Amino acid sequence: MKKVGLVGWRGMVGSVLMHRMMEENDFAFIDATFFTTSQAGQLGPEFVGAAKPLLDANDTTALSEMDVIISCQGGDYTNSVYPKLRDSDWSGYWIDAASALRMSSDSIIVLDPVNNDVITQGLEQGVKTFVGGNCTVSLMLLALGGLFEKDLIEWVSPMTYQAASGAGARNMRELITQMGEIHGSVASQLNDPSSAILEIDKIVANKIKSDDLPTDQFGVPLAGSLIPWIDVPMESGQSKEEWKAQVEANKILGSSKSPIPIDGLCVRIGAMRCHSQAMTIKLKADLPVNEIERILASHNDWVKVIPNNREQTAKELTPVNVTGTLDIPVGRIRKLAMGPEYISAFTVGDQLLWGAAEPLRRMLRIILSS
Ligand SMILES: NC(=O)C1=CN([C@@H]2O[C@H](COP(=O)(O)OP(=O)(O)OC[C@H]3O[C@@H](n4cnc5c(N)ncnc54)[C@H](OP(=O)(O)O)[C@@H]3O)[C@@H](O)[C@H]2O)C=CC1
Ligand SMILES: N[C@@H](CC(=O)OP(=O)(O)O)C(=O)O
Repeated sequence: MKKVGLVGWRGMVGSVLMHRMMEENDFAFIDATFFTTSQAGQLGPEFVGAAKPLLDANDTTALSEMDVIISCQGGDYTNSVYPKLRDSDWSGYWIDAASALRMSSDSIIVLDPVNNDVITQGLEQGVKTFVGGNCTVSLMLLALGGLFEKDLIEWVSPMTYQAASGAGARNMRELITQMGEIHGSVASQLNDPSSAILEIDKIVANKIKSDDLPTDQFGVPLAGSLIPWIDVPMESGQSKEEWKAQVEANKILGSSKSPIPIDGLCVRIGAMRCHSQAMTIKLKADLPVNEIERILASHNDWVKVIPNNREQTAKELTPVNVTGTLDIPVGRIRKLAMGPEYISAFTVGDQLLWGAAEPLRRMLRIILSS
C-alpha cells in the first residue's frame, strides 16, 4: 500500500477532499498519515480507524517517508516545503490544490476527464508533480470539454460570477453576516405589508453603504452588491484570476504552444460555493445548436445540457441546484446576433468539488492504479 501524507486536510478544501475520499472508499487503498502546521502531537481524525497523533507538516524527514503527499494547505506552505523536499531528492508524488506550482515546467495541471492523455503521458515520462487547476478554469473545461476536444473553439470569453468560498471560509461567514445585518435593518418594515418599498430600499442602501457591515475579509460589502475584481492586478490590466483562464486552460489542454484565446472579466458575487460563468464562444464552424448540445453532453459523465427554456434554466442552471454536487450543467446555448459561429453558454459548478478537491482525489486514484 502506498504511504500517502495528507496536509491541509482540515481546511475548507481539505475537508471536502476528506469527505469525497470517504464516499469513494479511497482510504481502503492507502496507508494515510495526517500532517498539520499547527497541531503536531494532537490526535488526528478517525477517518481510517483509531486516531493517531498528527505529524508536523514542516518536518521534511517525516514527509519524505511518504510515497504521495496531497497538500490543500495553500501556496505559502507549498513554496516553503516543496523545494526542500525535492532538494532532498525525495522522488514521491506531490499532489497540490494551491496555484504555486501550476505553471512550472515540471508539473501537470490535472483534470482527468479533460486531459487524461496528458496525465498518462506525464506519468510515463516520470512527472511527479500534479496540481489542481483554478476553479473557474476547471469548471469551464468540464462544461465545454466536448467542443475543446473536437478543436471547434476559436476563442472563448468567460464572464464569471464567483462564489464567496473561492476567497475562503472567513469570507463565506462575512457574506452571511452581511446578509443577516441587512435583513435585520428592515425586518419590521418587511413584516408590514403596507410599508413603502422605496423606504425599505433607502434603509437597505444606507445600511450597505454604512460602516456597520463587517468588511474585514472582502474589504467592501458583497451582500446586495458585487466585486468586479478577484486577486491581484497584472500588467496587462487583467486581474490574476482573469489571467489564469488562458494560461491554465491551454496548459491543461496541452495547447500552450498555440494557445486558444480565453479571456473575460471575473466577478465576485454573493453565492456561497458555486461559480457560474456566462461564455461567449466563437466556433471554428457554423454548427447547428442541436449538434453543439450533442457534442457537449457526450464529453464526460458530469456535464448535463440544460435546454434553452425558462423553466429548466431557472430550476437547474443555478448555484442553489448545483451546490454540493459534482454536476456541471451547461445551458443558455444559442446562436448570437454577431454571426452563425458565435454562441452563448452558461455553466455552474461547485468550486470546492470539481473546482478544487475532486481532481486531486482522482489523481491519487490514477497514481494508485499506474
Ligand atoms: N478556497 C478555495 O476555493 C480554493 C483553495 N485552493 C487552495 O487551497 C488552499 C487552502 O484553502 P482553504 O481550504 O480555503 O483554506 P483554509 O483556511 O480553510 O485551511 C487552510 C489551513 O488552515 C489551518 N486552520 C487554522 N485554523 C483552522 C480552522 N479553525 N479550521 C480549519 N483549518 C484551520 C489548517 O491547517 P493546520 O491543520 O495545519 O493548522 C488548514 O489546513 C488555498 O490556499 C488555495 O491554495 C484551491 C482551490 C480553491
Ligand atoms: N481564486 C479563486 C479560488 C482559488 O483558490 O483559486 P486558485 O486555486 O487559482 O488560487 C476564487 O477566488 O474564486
